[in-house]
Amino acid sequence: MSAEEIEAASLLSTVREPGDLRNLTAEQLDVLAAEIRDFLVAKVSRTGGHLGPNLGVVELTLALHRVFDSPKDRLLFDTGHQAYVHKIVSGRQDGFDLLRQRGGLTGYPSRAESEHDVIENSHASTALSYADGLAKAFALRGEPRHVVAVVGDGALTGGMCWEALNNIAAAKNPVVIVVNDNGRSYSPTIGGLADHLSNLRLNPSYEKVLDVVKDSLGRTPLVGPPLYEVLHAVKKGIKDAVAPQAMFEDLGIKYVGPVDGHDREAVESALRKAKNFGGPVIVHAVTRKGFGYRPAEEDEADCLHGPSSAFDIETGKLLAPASLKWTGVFADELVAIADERADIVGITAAMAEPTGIAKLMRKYPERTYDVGIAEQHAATSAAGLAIGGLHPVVAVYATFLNRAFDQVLLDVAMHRLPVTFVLDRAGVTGPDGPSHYGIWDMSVFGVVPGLRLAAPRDAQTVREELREAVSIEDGPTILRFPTGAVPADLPALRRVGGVDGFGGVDVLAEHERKDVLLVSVGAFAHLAVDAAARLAEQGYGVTVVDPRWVRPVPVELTGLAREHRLVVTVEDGVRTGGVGDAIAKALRDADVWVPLRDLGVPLAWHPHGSRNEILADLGLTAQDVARQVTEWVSRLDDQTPIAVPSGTRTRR
Ligand SMILES: Cc1ncc(C[n+]2csc(CCOP(=O)(O)OP(=O)(O)O)c2C)c(N)n1
Ligand SMILES: CC(=O)[C@@H](O)[C@H](O)COP(=O)(O)O
Ligand SMILES: [Mg+2]
Repeated sequence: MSAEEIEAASLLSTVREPGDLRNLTAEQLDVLAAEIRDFLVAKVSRTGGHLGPNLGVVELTLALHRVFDSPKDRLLFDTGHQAYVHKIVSGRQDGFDLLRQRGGLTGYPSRAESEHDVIENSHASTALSYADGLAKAFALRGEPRHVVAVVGDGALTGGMCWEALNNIAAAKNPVVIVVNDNGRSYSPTIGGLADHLSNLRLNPSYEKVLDVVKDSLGRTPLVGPPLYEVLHAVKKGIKDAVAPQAMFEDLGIKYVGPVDGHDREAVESALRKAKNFGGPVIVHAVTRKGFGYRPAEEDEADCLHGPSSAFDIETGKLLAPASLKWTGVFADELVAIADERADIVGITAAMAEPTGIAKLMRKYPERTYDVGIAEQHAATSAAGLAIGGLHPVVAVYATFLNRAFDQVLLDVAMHRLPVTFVLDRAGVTGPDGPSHYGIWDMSVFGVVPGLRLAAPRDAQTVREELREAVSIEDGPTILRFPTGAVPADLPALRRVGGVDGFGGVDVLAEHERKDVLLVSVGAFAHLAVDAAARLAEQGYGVTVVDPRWVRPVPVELTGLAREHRLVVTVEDGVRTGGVGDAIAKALRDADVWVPLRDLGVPLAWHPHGSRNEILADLGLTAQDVARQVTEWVSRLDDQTPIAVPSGTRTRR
């Protein structure tokens, strides 16, 4: 049989919707689980994607769809990175060839893809709040529908989960919370809660003992039930001592478990109990991240949490050759600075390896803190560290700092505290889709008084600007750089104040007539220099500058703008409130009446795809920028000059 025929003959190919699962026998479900794992490994090995988390929830997802009736019942997946199995059994198998590729299947739940998807997430710790609201809505509307939220032990370290639990308990609606406890976020989950959960995990035998006692006593009708109650109370005491599920029960939420999350029948039985309970219930399912695929199970770093691209099935190793990444440059320099300065400490929000903080953690474990998926806490805890005389470096993805705006604004900036936030994956990211784009930071944090923001363009400026950032003592700094491989160093021809200039022309030369001041932000410097070269070939005089620090706007830029007919900015962030807007305002404030056009990411929800594809779609390529600039300059040529204050506009 050919590979296609084998695929067609599989059980998996007969499952087109969740209802199909309910007709299968136990044996067939076991075969199906194995087929799903093979399918996941085969598909993700070609596209990249979230592998380990999905391998761990195969049985759990099958059980959920057999016990609950989606879409009438609503299944919510916290973070959403573990929803591939849910996608597979809800009619989307065919989409996996283009998983996370432009125009293909998304990597997270998507309402456009399926009626079985309820929320479009990817940021952690939100599902319980959605579940609380949804259950309240069903109750108010008199709709007898179940709400089930699957949340990882990692996501449970996020504060929103606890705010939600507090409310779910008070509302008493029948919300089923499935804690998918694999003991890991990327690396092992940290914190007091994680320790509690692992106590529960490591002591599963008491549940079995309880069942044996119940069974045998239940057969002696007269003495059985009362004696059972006594024994149950004793047992509960023991259980509370070793396993603080009391924490949940004290809140008013019933606790069921722990149950082996790979024993589908056991999970189904726990879920049925929870479904029939009629109030809020936690089902504690213990799973193994990467289960059933050896390279994932044995991957100490993160159980193949999310290979970024194609990998070898035998070894689990990426096929793409290794390259120097922005993250690596930052990580090395941070360690070098920490070697020199004992006051430097690092903070990660459950992403030590992906943000590079792991390197500091290995060398200086006592000076590095993993706070869990808790970016808000990370910011304010950093404020505390700074008040205590240290200089914290908080390394998070740009998209995740959005939720800590108030903490950065008031707890750090208003106190004028020296905290450096390092934003990895800033700008257009790509395959993870709209919620992972790091395009808001320059707008959102641009309104924080006293905050300085740097956007390095290459490895050398990452090092340089990181050092500048940690030397600032009277307020917070942000250093932001994009995802992927760092480009070749682009040395400046000249530096005026803090502003770097490049190009084939005599950049930053005073009083020389020029057409365009092209202000490039961060990693767009190569693009800008390339665009300027194209424009120079057409006879335009272009000055390319990299302000390096874009907030506040360097004063040198206003002086430079005066020497040009047009200012064009190009940035890897939303145009609204971005660097272009900020420079336009600075020019207005300085009475510099030179027109400014800003290029960047339009304010919209952008689809998933590769970074380069998305940048090309947005016209953020050297060719597009050059074409756009020629159009603008020729329009300037066509226009009758309007009256402007004398001395602020240069004539051709
Ligand atoms: C607010 C936020 N911060 C960080 C992340 C990055 N992130 C994605 S998955 C993950 C670990 C999640 O662990 P867990 O919830 O236990 O799920 P598992 O992968 O173990 O199934 C992290 C930190 C995120 N998605 N959202
Ligand atoms: C679910 C999540 O938030 C992360 O796993 C994210 O997908 C990682 O992105 P990178 O691949 O850019 O590290
Ligand atoms: Mg986990």
